[in-house]
Amino acid sequence: MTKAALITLNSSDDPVANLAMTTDLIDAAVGRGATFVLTPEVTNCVSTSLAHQEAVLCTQGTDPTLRGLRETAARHRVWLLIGSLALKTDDADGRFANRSFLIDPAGKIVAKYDKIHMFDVTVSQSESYRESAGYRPGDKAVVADGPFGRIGMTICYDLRFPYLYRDLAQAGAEVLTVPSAFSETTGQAHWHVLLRARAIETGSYILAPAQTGLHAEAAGGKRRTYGHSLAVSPWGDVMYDGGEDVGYGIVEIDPNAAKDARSRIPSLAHDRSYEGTAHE
Ligand SMILES: O=C(O)CNC(=O)[C@H](CS)NC(=O)CCC(=O)C(=O)O
Repeated sequence: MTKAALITLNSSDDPVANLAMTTDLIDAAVGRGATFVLTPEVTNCVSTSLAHQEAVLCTQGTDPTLRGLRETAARHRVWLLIGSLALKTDDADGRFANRSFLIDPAGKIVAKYDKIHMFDVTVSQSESYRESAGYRPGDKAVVADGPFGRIGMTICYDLRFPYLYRDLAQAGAEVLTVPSAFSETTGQAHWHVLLRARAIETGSYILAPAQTGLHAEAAGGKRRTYGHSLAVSPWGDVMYDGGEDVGYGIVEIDPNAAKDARSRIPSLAHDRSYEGTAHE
């Protein structure tokens, strides 16, 4: 059994403060026996201002949050999934990357994943998002091996694209990570059911550490996220729901649970080809 800790954050637009808070929560979770710790999407900075992000974000090679969290993983000798960091890139259009990292107990980066699906959505007249204005999308699905089995890496809005999860599971992933900063509105309507569906249809653990609450910004915060960091078993049971508070929760990952679920319902191996509507 691996003890995995899901951390719920209320990141502000100040990366220094966010790193301090995240490190404290990792220390506490490891003190309770966690050997795999997961943080939410944009752990380092939640901001609605491109100018502010331009001023405070760094590249992967110089980012202090990445450096600090790698040191923390190595100090405790634990695995760490940094849900994502907002990072500068050398793209000509100046867009950032929304990048998740898997860090091993030596502090080494063993895998990284750039969020593929951008949240360009008008939820209502008063609430819209244009993620692709600030971030450039990734174009590669990523699986990576940890001591607890193979991990499929995704981020937030990816959750709405079930074939990505199917592809990751069919590539051998038994733990699918969905670090998020889900909107409060859409979270209330869709979060639990989508996460449980992805777990059930892939026979995989879903680990979804989330941002929560009203996010403070120097210029006046207005963004609200849903919270409810969630762990779901491969059979679809909710193992942990972090509610709305900042903190962490620990779940035990059974290395046989995905195989058990898949042998009871082998739908992952029952794809049939048909004409007309297949993706790609
Ligand atoms: O903006 C950043 O700094 C980082 N990116 C995010 O937080 C993104 C874009 S606003 N949020 C989501 O994908 C929420 C998806 C969601 O809420 C849904 O699918 O309903």
